[in-house]
Amino acid sequence: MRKVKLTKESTKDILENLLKRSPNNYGKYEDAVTTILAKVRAEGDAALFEYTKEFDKVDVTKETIRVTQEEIDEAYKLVDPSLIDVIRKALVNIRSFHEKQLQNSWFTSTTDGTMLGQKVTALNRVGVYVPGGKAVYPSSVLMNIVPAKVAGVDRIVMTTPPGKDGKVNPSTLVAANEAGADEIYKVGGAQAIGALAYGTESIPKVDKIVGPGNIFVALAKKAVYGYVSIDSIAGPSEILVLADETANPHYIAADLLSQAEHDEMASAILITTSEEFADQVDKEVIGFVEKLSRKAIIEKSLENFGYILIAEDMDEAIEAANEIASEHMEIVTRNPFEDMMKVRNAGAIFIGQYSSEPLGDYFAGPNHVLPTNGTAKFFSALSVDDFIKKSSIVYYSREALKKIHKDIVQFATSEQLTAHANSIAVRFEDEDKENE
Ligand SMILES: NC(=O)c1ccc[n+]([C@@H]2O[C@H](COP(=O)([O-])OP(=O)(O)OC[C@H]3O[C@@H](n4cnc5c(N)ncnc54)[C@H](O)[C@@H]3O)[C@@H](O)[C@H]2O)c1
Ligand SMILES: N[C@H](CO)Cc1c[nH]c[nH+]1
Ligand SMILES: [Zn+2]
Repeated sequence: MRKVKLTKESTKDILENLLKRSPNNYGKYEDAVTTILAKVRAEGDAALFEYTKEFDKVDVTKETIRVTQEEIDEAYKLVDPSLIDVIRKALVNIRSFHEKQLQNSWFTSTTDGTMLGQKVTALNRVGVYVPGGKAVYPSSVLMNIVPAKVAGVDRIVMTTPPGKDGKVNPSTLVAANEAGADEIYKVGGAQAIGALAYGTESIPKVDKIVGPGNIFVALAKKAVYGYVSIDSIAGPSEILVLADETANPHYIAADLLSQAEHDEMASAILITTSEEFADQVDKEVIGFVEKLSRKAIIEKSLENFGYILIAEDMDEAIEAANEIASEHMEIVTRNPFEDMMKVRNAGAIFIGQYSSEPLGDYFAGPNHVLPTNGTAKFFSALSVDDFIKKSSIVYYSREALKKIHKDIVQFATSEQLTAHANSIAVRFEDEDKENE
């Protein structure tokens, strides 16, 4: 990991380097994605079968593209029962966290002859993309489906690439079934996003597509945005640890590597006020890397996007952390709750030495689909809010409208929108004429 003294200049350089990881810098794949989307739109299922053969080396047909109940039953036999128990325990936590996010419709009182309100309605059909290229993510299945389910979405359509044997990974299927997916299709990549956005003979068009994926998935989501809604463009994972000399360097090193192992483009950053602590963490990182199975990926991500930053004091450290706006932030300092109150930008904040980031990835309850690439400055975690929409409700009695109708007529006339003015005026034209 690169050890750097924190200054305004070094923070700027680091931010520039981190931005190289943004899906916005992968224009070179845009043409390929545009071609895939256009073909899926024009040819439907036939294009899905062709691309699945080309990219996933699997033959799917009209008969096999949808996961059957038998395949789900078979998956339950293949997954370790104790893992099924863990998935169920995680589900309880994730569900109860998201239930607290539910919003109610509201309506004002009607004493003055008016009633205003906001009606909350769940989305009708949602598409959940579950990545399955290089690794499998049953935890992401739970994180994407549970908030949709809690919101009350009618139909949850999941897609995921098939493995080399033409089947969906069994633990992904178990997680999907436990969380409440209504239907599951064996298709991945940009072609899956096209199918969910436009609909094909087999796959229904949805209103919104959520879920992380590789660069082809990210660019396809970006391209269909507006035609359907999307959650966000999730980039490679990030962790930023804010720690002082009271933290345990062995633990902090382990936490940094937990996200570095996701991707060669993942970032792992330590900001600390103690140079001695920084060296201890660096040493621990080197010790750990040798023993971890994804050593090659970790080494690459640390080489490119791994930093140990030395700050003068905690305020300077927090200021830099706010600039970086990391997806995950751990605060392991003398006064972590006090420091947390000064943090403005982070997707999720983990406090104290026993709240290591993977606790949030799998189990605690908050969603692990989080804003990356500095977008925590304006985006939030995936939540129930992503699966609802709000309709405004307006009711005025005749008396209530009569009291203010002239104001509206004047306002509309000032915009030279006489049809608007007329639609109000016609309701009172006889009285208004009499009163002239
Ligand atoms: N932010 C989160 O919550 C979160 C959670 C889990 C995973 N992720 C990320 O999601 C990503 C998953 O990527 P993945 O590749 O493992 O799975 P994926 O399912 O996103 O991608 C696999 C698909 O990509 C398509 N593809 C592969 N090569 C292609 C090519 N040359 N041209 C066109 N299409 C091609 C194939 O159709 C294949 O089905 C990783 O970056 C991982 O870090 C993020
Ligand atoms: N940390 C990832 C999001 O950045 C989510 C994940 C899934 N499985 C393990 N981790
Ligand atoms: Zn993770």
